Amino acid sequence: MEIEMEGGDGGGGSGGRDVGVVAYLVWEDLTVVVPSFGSGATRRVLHGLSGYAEPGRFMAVMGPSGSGKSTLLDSLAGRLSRNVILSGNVVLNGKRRSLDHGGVAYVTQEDVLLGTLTVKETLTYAAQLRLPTTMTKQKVNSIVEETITEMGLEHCADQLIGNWHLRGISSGEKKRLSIALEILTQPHLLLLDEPTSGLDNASAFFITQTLKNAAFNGRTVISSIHQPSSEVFALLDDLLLLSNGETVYFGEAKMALQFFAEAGFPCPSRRNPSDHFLHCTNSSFDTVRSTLIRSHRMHEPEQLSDSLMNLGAEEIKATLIEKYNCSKYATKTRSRIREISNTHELVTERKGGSKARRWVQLLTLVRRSFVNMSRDWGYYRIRVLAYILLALSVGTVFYDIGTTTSFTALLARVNCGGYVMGFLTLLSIGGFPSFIEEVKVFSHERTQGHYGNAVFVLSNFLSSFPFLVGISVSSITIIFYMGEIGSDFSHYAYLCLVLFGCIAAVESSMMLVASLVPNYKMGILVGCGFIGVMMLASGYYRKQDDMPKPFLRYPISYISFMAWTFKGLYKSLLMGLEFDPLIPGDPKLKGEFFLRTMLGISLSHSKWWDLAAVLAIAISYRLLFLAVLKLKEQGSPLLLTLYTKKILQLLRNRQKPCLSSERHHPPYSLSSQEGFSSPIV
Ligand SMILES: Nc1ncnc2c1ncn2[C@@H]1O[C@H](COP(=O)(O)OP(=O)(O)OP(=O)(O)O)[C@@H](O)[C@H]1O
Repeated sequence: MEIEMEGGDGGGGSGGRDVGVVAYLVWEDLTVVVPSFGSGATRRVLHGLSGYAEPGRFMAVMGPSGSGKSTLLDSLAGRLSRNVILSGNVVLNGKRRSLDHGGVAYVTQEDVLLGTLTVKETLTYAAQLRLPTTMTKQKVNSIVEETITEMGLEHCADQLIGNWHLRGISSGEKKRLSIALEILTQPHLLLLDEPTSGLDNASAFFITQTLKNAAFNGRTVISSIHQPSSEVFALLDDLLLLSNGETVYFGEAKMALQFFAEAGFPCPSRRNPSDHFLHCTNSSFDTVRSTLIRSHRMHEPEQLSDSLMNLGAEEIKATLIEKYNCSKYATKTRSRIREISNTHELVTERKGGSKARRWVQLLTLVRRSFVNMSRDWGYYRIRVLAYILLALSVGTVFYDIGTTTSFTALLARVNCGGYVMGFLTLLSIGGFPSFIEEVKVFSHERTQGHYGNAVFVLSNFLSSFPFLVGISVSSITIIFYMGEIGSDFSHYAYLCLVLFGCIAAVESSMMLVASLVPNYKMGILVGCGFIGVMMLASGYYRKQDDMPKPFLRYPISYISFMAWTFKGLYKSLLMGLEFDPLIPGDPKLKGEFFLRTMLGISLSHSKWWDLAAVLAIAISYRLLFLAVLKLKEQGSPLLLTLYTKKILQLLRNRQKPCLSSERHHPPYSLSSQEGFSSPIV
């Protein structure tokens, strides 16, 4: 439903040009607590913040480092980490709601982008993933072009973004691209966490100007900004100034100077206002006070107030908070919050989610992932090269093993099989960092509501398919012909398929690990540990029947893709062959006999069943990966409920003041002074 924007001045409305769906956002009594299970104290990060944001206005959240800017934005966007408890209300267009999963466009501090794509490709894929499928190709392209122009990215549109080994666009351009990705679908509410940090003044000014334009076009824009220059400060419409999670000032940015002067801390006229505000609100350092005094003495000694001369840094902050709470600015804020909450019972269109059909999303993701893989020198091209070089080395070492029938040729076949199964499979762990990158991009896009878990899992498998086929076929072809280990096609096809299945299973398990671990270093460790256990249970190092029964034999040897690969591979390499005996004169050694007695492989089923088991395990791991993604998403509200109950119980037992609960995170609540009550879930 389309809603006409209201006019009005000051905090009241839009000066924008576009008329469409708008966002009136109100937050009331927002409190965030970091509970402690140990001896440390429970910490409040946000102290009952209230405020509002309106269409057509650009609000900056400022404050010293650690004052709670990111926490406030995360609370508004429904993205708080799970170890904290949130209370209070977030009301969008008169309706209390959680804004997570597609409800809001949120530009995070970190730019989550695929470094192998160009700026234009990144935006085009994002547009295809999110814009309605019914939109024509020309329309999609024109939206992409407009967004590129709006964000001033024309000059680098065809440049690669860049990654660890590839110098790409600058950090300012990356930030602009991250913003461009969010404004592509014309969101009515845009949140940004420090979009200007780490940028030079000119880039910061450009980005702020762009955000100001975005607000002017009718959007509601809230952004945390660390220390803006005077020019950037002049662009702000509204300002929320925080100190240690408390509101020092909320209102029109241009009135902030007046408030500070009225409170007894006037800003010298030649000073950057944001520097002055940050010095006054930084309670951590007493040197702040002396800095302020020095600055006053230098510029405007007549304005040196008694408050500044006599108060410590902590007292300056406390005075400001007290003065703000009793000021006309706070009264105006409270009445405007009431007004917006009561009068804007508006329908909100969830702009953040995708309007593209699933099959279009699937095709787009497969294409994007394939392009990413094929261009990624680090993890894919080098991997192909490594597979070919290793296959050539194996072929050289085991050259012509198939042409002789000596006992040593039998042992050479066994070793060759072990090498193919172990090292060629393990090599696919090299792709792990890129799996982590993909999962990271997916998690980011998922929280924006771009596409579903199943679409991602399927697209990831489909896009890696040609690559996996390529490396298995090329490796086996080289080894097969150099070693002359067979002459019929079905034997060759079998070896290709079993290596493909085994590598696919490793990749599936790596994706599973990537979804469970917080970073890639831990992922490599867990991944290597997992593959190590799979190899141990394969039966290559010790016969399966002789392995310790609990764990390695049951159940690991059954879910180990290596164990099934081992059986299938050796059946294929040895069955139907005869070798010279170890002691001359003894009967010929049959491959089947060696398989049964020396390798402990049962011949009760054919090698094709072993292959089927490897492929089934590879698919099962993918399904498990999907289940983990779904569980993480859907199980977390339940876990959070239990978590909150436990924490509230703990805090109640400790008899510490200040927690009562109405709802939990997202619907948790803590409130003021009277002690605790159970969460209403
Ligand atoms: N999930 C969490 N667990 C523990 N502490 C947290 C958590 N989230 C925030 N905090 C704490 O809350 C305080 C405010 O953090 P926040 O990141 O919101 O500050 P900030 O104003 O954005 O800082 P900066 O400008 O340096 O990014 C910090 O002391 C931080 O350690």
